[in-house]
Amino acid sequence: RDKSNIPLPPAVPGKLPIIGHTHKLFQYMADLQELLKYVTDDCEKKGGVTHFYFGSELYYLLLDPQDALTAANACLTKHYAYDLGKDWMGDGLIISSGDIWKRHRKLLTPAFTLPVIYGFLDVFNSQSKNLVSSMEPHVGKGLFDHFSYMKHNALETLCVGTFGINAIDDKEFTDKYMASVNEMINIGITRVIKFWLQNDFIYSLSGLKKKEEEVIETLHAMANTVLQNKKTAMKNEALDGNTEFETTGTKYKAFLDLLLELSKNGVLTDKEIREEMDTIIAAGYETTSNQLTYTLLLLGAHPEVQEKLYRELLEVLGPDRDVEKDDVTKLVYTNAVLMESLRMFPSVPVILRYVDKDVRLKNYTMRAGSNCVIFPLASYHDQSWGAQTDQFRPERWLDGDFRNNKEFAAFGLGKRACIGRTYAMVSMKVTLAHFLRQYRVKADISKLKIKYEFVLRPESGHEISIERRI
Ligand code: HEM
Repeated sequence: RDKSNIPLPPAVPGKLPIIGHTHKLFQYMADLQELLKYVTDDCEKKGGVTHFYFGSELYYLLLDPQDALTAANACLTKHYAYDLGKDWMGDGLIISSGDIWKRHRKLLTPAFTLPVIYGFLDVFNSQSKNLVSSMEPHVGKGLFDHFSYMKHNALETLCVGTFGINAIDDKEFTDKYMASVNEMINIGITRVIKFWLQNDFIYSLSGLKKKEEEVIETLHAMANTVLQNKKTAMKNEALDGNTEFETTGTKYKAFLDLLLELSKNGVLTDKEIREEMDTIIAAGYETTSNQLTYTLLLLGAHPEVQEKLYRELLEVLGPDRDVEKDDVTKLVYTNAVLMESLRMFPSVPVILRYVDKDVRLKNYTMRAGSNCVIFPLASYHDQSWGAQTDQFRPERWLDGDFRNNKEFAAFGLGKRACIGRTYAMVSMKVTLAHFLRQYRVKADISKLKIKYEFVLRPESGHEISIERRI
């Protein structure tokens, strides 16, 4: 237990000796919304910063937007829970801290800029059209689970965009990869809940460790094979004097091509490239597909918003044209709908950081050696973010009724904010543009149940029905 006498902010109620607030976590485990309501209501009443103990470990809960931003910039070291993904993603951006993170972030940033993402537009357009036609059998047939379609499609899009390979023709590839990612997430969750398994020795004795090794082998084998194929292809391309890749009939530079360019002078090793590929896929596919799942649910439950969005799509794109570079910034209402969906159901609902030095907030100082929690979901629960924050109203992003600023945490905050934000926003806009010009969506969001599995996953009640528009 830390011996610091720096005063603490108010405590979350319910602390017990030795276990601290751990029992509260277990009490609410099955109902994330209830847990969030419990802690955020309390934190809001107490001025936006509280503390709690997980066992003997001190945590600061930061609902106050300015304090959350201060903490996100001051605490760049990830919480130890991220280490559970280390055997899989190594020193990839999500997991790494310190100088490695700094160096990789600087190297990778150019691969995520708007001009690079615009290069993926053909992939986004063709993938969105695939998604639309894959759902065709459900037209007029009542409720169905669109989540699994979204996930497949987002993973395939990332495979094409990241690896530069046409994974669409190799369904086995995506199925196997997705099953392995799911296994990894389940193993990680089991290790968080059964905290004794975080001890490496105990873990090595458990059957789970063996399972993890098998799954990781699958994940790494795929990335390694792709990497080797790509290197060979790149050599041949260079011999031909061609620096762009022809994959799905469209010309663009995949993330992997850009990473390999960095490896030319030994800036990144093959292992580091593979770790970043695994990271980009893991960080990118469930986040965007979950967000689209929630967005369609929200639109299905709010026909007036859906009609307004449809009108914008027709105005900017007409009935069936692909989204082009100049269209992206014109889709203003589409952007507001996505931001509003991110505000209400952020795919990444919790951000955890380690506090490696004393950090001064507005009214408190966080103690070195503690941890802090930032809640992207705060802008849904906390009324200080604007009027009627529990309601889906994209207009709040357009009429200045919202603290629409750098404190909005759905893509993280400060220096370690999401590097894939532009990729995510452009790809989701393109998907909505194709989907909603083709189909009218209906849904009843009141039955939605969500669960926290590092990302915010729909558990039940997320089905939609679709009708053809044209
Ligand atoms: C709706 C979609 C997305 C959401 C809501 C989202 C959210 C976030 C958040 C909240 C963080 C910060 C996590 C933390 O500080 O602990 C983050 C980091 C990250 N995201 Fe995203 N993300 C999305 C899509 C993507 C995509 C599409 C990619 C890649 C193509 C991506 C790649 C990353 C990476 C690599 C990091 C780590 C950045 C670093 O630590 O330097 N994300 N994301």
